Amino acid sequence: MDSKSKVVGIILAGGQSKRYGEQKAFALKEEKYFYQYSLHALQQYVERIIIIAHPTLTKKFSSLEKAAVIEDNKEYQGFGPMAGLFSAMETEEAVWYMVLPIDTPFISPSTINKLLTSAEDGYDAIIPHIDGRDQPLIAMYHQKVKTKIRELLKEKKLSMYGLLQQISVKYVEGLDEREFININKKSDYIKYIKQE
Ligand SMILES: Nc1nc2c(ncn2[C@@H]2O[C@H](COP(=O)(O)OP(=O)(O)OP(=O)(O)O)[C@@H](O)[C@H]2O)c(=O)[nH]1
Repeated sequence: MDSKSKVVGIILAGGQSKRYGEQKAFALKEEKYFYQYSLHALQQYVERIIIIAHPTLTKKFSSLEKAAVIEDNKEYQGFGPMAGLFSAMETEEAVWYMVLPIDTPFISPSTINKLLTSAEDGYDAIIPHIDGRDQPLIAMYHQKVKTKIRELLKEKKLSMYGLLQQISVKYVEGLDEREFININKKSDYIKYIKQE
């Protein structure tokens, strides 16, 4: 990646947290909200951060330096993470977008830095491959992917894995798998966070 390339951070917070039972963005780990871990991991590496919030949460995100809070493009509300990615790309132009969800509170700035340094022109996305699985929500996307995403949203093909099959992906291996732990249910919270 050209060191002058503008990188915008995207925090996906537009989900319903149905399995968790309450909004995961405001679940606590060591007195910090989950979404704050995503902010912290991104902050030093990006020019600006866009939080794409669920409409019930927009006001709850306090005014944050460097971060703007938006909602999914109305046309695609309820369409899942890809709609969030698209809405952020429409809001702020950049060369690369670094995406994070709000439910991976173990993610560290150094992993974000490893992804950044893996970015290469010629690829559409930089995707971690952890323990045999792709991680499309802790990943980088080039601006040129926006057209493909718009096309998929219009066709209601909403799978991020489906997107990866249609673009040129550089996979990054060797990252710390513990940082990719994803809290979906209360039982995940008890297993990975409460016991700490
Ligand atoms: N902007 C946006 N983000 C979303 C949307 N759906 C999910 N996300 C985010 O994508 C990430 C991963 O989503 P999930 O793990 O499925 O979270 P969720 O949809 O809130 O959880 P469930 O309702 O239990 O499926 C989380 O950070 C969500 O907030 C959406 O429609 N728009």
